[in-house]
Amino acid sequence: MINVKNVSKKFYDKKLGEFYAVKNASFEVKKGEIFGLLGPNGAGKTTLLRIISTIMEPTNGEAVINGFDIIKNPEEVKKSIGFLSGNTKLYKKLTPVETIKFFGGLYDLDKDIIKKRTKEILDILDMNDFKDRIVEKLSTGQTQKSSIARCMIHNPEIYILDEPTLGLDILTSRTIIEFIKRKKEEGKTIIFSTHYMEEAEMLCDRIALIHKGKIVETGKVENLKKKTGKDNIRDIFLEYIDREENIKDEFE
Ligand SMILES: Nc1ncnc2c1ncn2[C@@H]1O[C@H](COP(=O)(O)OP(=O)(O)OP(=O)(O)O)[C@@H](O)[C@H]1O
Repeated sequence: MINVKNVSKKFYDKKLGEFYAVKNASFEVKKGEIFGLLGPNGAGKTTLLRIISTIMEPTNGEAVINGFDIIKNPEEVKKSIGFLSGNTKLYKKLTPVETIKFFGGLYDLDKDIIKKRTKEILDILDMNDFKDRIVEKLSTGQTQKSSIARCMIHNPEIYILDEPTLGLDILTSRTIIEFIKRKKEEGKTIIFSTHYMEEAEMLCDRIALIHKGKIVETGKVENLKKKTGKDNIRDIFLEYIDREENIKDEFE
């Protein structure tokens, strides 16, 4: 369903010169799985999610999403995914309902389907209280729900969500977490990035730990607990980061 092979992305920075934001990342996500990408600030999560969403081209490597190659068939990939980007901008003067319908039009959906799905989306994301208020007057959580709503209208097979619950209160987070679980029940595939370790542990079938652009481990949280002897994901995470830093020290 998602197959990422040796993907790298090189950027240029005035101070650092050329550097890899993502280095040889490989992983698979099966249909119906929730896959979490965990890593500290600047680890490369957003870059990796942008590459598999075809927003950005990799420097090297390949990825196949829902059977479509990100380089050869980006349009088909785009139709297969709902991508929530960290810096999604909505039209300030539209209401959530108008926003959802507008994107439905972009996907060339039939009017009746747009109407039916809009109602479903407003219910799933608990948006009915503010559905007719213009976006510029919405709170952070309401805006985030509207951004998620926007990427659901074409009923994609795959959801790629960059920090979907970042900075949200527990009620709004809960709605979004319930939405992710519900999509899994419908057989959809979800990959999302987060800083919230407990959230990842609760939701994900498998996780990937990413540090300084490299995926340092992938697996079920249960298996990583056994492998490291740690009983929570926070300690597992720190264990892998420490290991990586030590390996580096040996070579420096
Ligand atoms: N367009 C760009 N040009 C140059 N450097 C970039 C660009 N985009 C990201 N970077 C750098 O690449 C690295 C990885 O960034 P990225 O946004 O992918 O990390 P992240 O894991 O999503 O971080 P966070 O959790 O803070 O959002 C960082 O060092 C960042 O400064």
